[in-house]
Amino acid sequence: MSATSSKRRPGVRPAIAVTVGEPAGIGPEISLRAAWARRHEVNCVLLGDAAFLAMTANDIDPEIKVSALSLMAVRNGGLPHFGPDRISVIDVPLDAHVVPGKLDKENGRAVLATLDAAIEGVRAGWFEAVVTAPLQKSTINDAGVKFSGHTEYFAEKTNTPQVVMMLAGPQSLSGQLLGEQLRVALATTHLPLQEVSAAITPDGLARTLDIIHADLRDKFGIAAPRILVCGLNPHAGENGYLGREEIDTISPAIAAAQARGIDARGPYPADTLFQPKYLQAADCVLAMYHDQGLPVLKYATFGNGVNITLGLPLIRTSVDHGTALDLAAQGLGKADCGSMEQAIGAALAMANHSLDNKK
Ligand SMILES: NC(=O)C1=CN([C@@H]2O[C@H](COP(=O)(O)OP(=O)(O)OC[C@H]3O[C@@H](n4cnc5c(N)ncnc54)[C@H](O)[C@@H]3O)[C@@H](O)[C@H]2O)C=CC1
Ligand SMILES: NCC(=O)COP(=O)(O)O
Repeated sequence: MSATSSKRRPGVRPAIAVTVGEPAGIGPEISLRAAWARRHEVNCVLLGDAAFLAMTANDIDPEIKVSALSLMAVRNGGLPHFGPDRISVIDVPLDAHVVPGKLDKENGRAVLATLDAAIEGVRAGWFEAVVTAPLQKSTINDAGVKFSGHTEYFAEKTNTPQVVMMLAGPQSLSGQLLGEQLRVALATTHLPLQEVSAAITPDGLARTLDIIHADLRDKFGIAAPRILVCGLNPHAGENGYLGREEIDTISPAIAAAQARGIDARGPYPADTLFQPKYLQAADCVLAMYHDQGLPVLKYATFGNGVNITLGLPLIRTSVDHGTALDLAAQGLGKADCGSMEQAIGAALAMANHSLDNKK
């Protein structure tokens, strides 16, 4: 599978799959709003329940027109390319009526089916990238499918042994946007904290650094990415007095990456690394676990951040937030769709870089 296996036809907008996520959350609304906002530059094809999305679109703004496509028809005849006066929806029917803000495990498998259809569509060349709206991980598990996140699911479904979760967004200081991107990648993803140390291995870290280096170069156009690596322990282990992972695992992995020509440095104490003077000299910070890196990123960029899965044979981006059931329960018009718009923009930019690399 190639990240951009489809060739662009002149005058035809690039097509990107947007899975609408947990139906009781804000995913359907932000998918429709963001697809409509960016419709002149990109053909966002939504994957979800067509009747539900048509009704939601009409409630948001009767100007938003939705055209339902059957998955079978697209399989047989390819993806039709309409103009920007409507949003195409590939129908993946839900199993239960949606009550905003109220989770229903009956719909868990239909949510997963949208991810499968998106992956199928990239393989078939219908889409250049996939953007995922947030789903409720617990509901998929309640539906009987072991599931820890899109990141791990896309890795498994594309037979990719290792991927890297990276979130990115514009840096801000005291509410003012600074222009530079803050990128935070994670050495481990959705793991209970007590399993984190054992999951950080020299080989795993080596592959993580290789993936970050290759994807920042090939999909972001950064010729020689500079990666700063956090330690795991307070004060990066304080010379072994506060933990040995830095000495035994992280430092050797960084040294080996440097020997392969990768500009990786560290390990640095995570509590001091996230200062402008260090971040200015970095294209990406590698944090050791979810809650070491993401609170900083979200504090700095919430509402404008993008979640990107590196290392996949396809382009997948997502929002920097969850299903916001509290907002969905209050009705339409409460959620900010800025992150969804950014996720679509990032997917398009990555697809453009991948195409440029092939020329
Ligand atoms: N990519 C994905 O599919 C993700 C899914 N999740 C799922 O979301 C569920 C809920 O997670 P929470 O920790 O409650 O985080 P959350 O992001 O859903 O909500 C946290 C707070 O942020 C607010 N918020 C979130 N998105 C917003 C938006 N677009 N505009 C305005 N306010 C917004 C919510 O109202 C809430 O007050 C989790 O159970 C998890 O499974 C979480 C993160 C990513
Ligand atoms: N906190 C980020 C997150 O949970 C993203 O999960 P996913 O993109 O792997 O579903």
